[in-house]
Amino acid sequence: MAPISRSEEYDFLVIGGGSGGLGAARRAASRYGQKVAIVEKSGRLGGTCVNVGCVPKKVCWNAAFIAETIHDAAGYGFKLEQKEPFDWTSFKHKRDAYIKRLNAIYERNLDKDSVEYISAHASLLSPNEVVLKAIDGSNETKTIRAKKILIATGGHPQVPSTVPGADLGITSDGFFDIETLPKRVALVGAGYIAVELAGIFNALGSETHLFIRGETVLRKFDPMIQEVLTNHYEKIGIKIHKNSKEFDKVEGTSSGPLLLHRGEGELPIEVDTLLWAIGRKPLVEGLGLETVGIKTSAETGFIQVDEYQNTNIENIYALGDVCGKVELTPVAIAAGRRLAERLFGPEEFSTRKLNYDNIPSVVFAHPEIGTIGMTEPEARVKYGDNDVKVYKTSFVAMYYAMLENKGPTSYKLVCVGPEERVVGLHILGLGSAEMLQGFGVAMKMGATKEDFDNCVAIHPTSAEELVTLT
Ligand SMILES: Cc1cc2nc3c(=O)[nH]c(=O)nc-3n(C[C@H](O)[C@H](O)[C@H](O)COP(=O)(O)OP(=O)(O)OC[C@H]3O[C@@H](n4cnc5c(N)ncnc54)[C@H](O)[C@@H]3O)c2cc1C
Ligand SMILES: NC(=O)C1=CN([C@@H]2O[C@H](COP(=O)(O)OP(=O)(O)OC[C@H]3O[C@@H](n4cnc5c(N)ncnc54)[C@H](OP(=O)(O)O)[C@@H]3O)[C@@H](O)[C@H]2O)C=CC1
Ligand SMILES: N[C@@H](CCC(=O)N[C@@H](CSSC[C@H](NC(=O)CC[C@H](N)C(=O)O)C(=O)NCC(=O)O)C(=O)NCC(=O)O)C(=O)O
Repeated sequence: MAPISRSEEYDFLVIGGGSGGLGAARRAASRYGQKVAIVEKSGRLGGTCVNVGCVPKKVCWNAAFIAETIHDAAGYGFKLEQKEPFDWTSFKHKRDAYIKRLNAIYERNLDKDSVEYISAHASLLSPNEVVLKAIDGSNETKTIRAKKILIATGGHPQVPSTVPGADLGITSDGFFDIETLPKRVALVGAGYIAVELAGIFNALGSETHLFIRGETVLRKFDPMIQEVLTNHYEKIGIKIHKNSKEFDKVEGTSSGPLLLHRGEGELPIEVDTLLWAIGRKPLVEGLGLETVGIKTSAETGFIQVDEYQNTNIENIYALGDVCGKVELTPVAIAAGRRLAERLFGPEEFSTRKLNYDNIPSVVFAHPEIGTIGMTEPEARVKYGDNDVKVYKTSFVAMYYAMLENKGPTSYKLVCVGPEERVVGLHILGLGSAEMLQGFGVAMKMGATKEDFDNCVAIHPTSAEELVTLT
């Protein structure tokens, strides 16, 4: 790691050492021999996904899954006695150590691919110049030049500015700093993060309150997913406060307890931790976008790009969460790799770009949710009721055969036209996360209901229900 850059000029300078930036930088250097540098301001590589996102979240989801399995074990005749409560503190430290190992692996990967890692804050000075400011406290600055520049600076979680005391709460970033499992926790939001973290807290034993603005969680998902998950979360003990208005104020200290004041006629609720999960904003402060005139959306602040990840300024590109199109790690990586191929690859790659249609996505809820393509209402609007045929099923997965408390499993296929092309697939149930990828391939290939049915079922699995729907 160089404290500030080794050279004055690069072929490709990437701002942001997260999923998208790493994907683009490594491909440009390792496949096409470009002189590449990546600038990261946080002092650790991997970005949101590795440090405060997918990776530590999935480790927590695994812990929650094990807690549920231990609970279910009695149904299968195991007499497990938990002598001590779940040790969040040592789990957290072990998880942190894993992330540190990944940070180091990513540094070595850059080295192997001959990408220079610059640990600094970057801001644009002109279409080909970037000012680097060291983050080691020295205040050293240096201006470097690059033929092409990629902005992959990601995003950050929002905290409402209109609620007095909102700063006493944390966000998903703060979730990963929690040293002891809170006894009582409140989450505000109804999207991926609220649903995932509420499920983790609840499974590990916290009294969990979820404040949502509507009647259901995941309102952008198919109605089947919204209804089944909301009902199930209530059934497993998550206290969902529906149609919630903004809190009047939050009182207390950041170490808790906190009082959530909810307006006239409603008693305040006391919790130990409050977590905002109400969406993310682009990380563009201090990036110099105005200096070079890069266009952003007036409403959201996301950087505007065309389908090739071009900004309005020649030779400056942007991708990943800072563009806000589909905020997922594999999307940022895929866009980054394709951009590197287009810019530096052979002539036949000159039109390479990421196709944003039919991107599969999973919510690591309890149980998991997988979704790809259109929801049923979206398909009905686009194709008309007469052209849409929906196949769905709800059943008790065999895992629950020996258990008194059965979890839900619900699947839906949305098909269109006489050939019944599958344009939407929505699944909720154990194993959905691992099931979705293969079905995603089929949908990308334009599979029809008949293609699904032509594939012989694998028995006994939950997935077989998707190829035997009537
Ligand atoms: C709690 C949580 C869970 C998630 N779980 C999943 C999941 O399970 N699956 C999934 O696909 N996605 C998940 N995501 C989303 C995923 O993490 C992001 O979509 C992905 O990390 C975006 O990659 P990126 O490269 O655009 O940005 P980031 O990964 O955020 O990287 C941007 C980097 O740029 C750096 N940077 C910013 N400004 C500057 C500057 N001026 N100079 C230098 N460096 C700068 C930042 O420090 C950061 O390291 C999750 C997100 C969160 C918050
Ligand atoms: N498994 C995965 O792949 C994961 C992916 N991610 C990515 O990160 C992104 C950000 O996650 P997240 O922060 O959950 O954002 P989301 O956009 O998924 O959800 C935020 C939700 O919060 C609610 N909301 C918005 N403003 C307010 C408000 N002022 N008060 C109360 N509720 C509000 C909205 O729901 P409503 O309109 O119903 O009120 C909104 O849908 C996701 O969109 C996803 O792309 C994150 C985690 C996991
Ligand atoms: N998918 C498997 C493997 C997990 C995995 O990829 N582990 C990563 C952990 S961080 S996960 C961080 C995330 N990686 C990925 O999303 C995996 C990328 C997939 N293998 C691919 O090549 O597209 C990312 O942001 N990547 C950007 C980049 O590398 O360019 C790892 O150990 N990596 C060590 C190594 O790479 O040597 C799983 O979920 O168990």
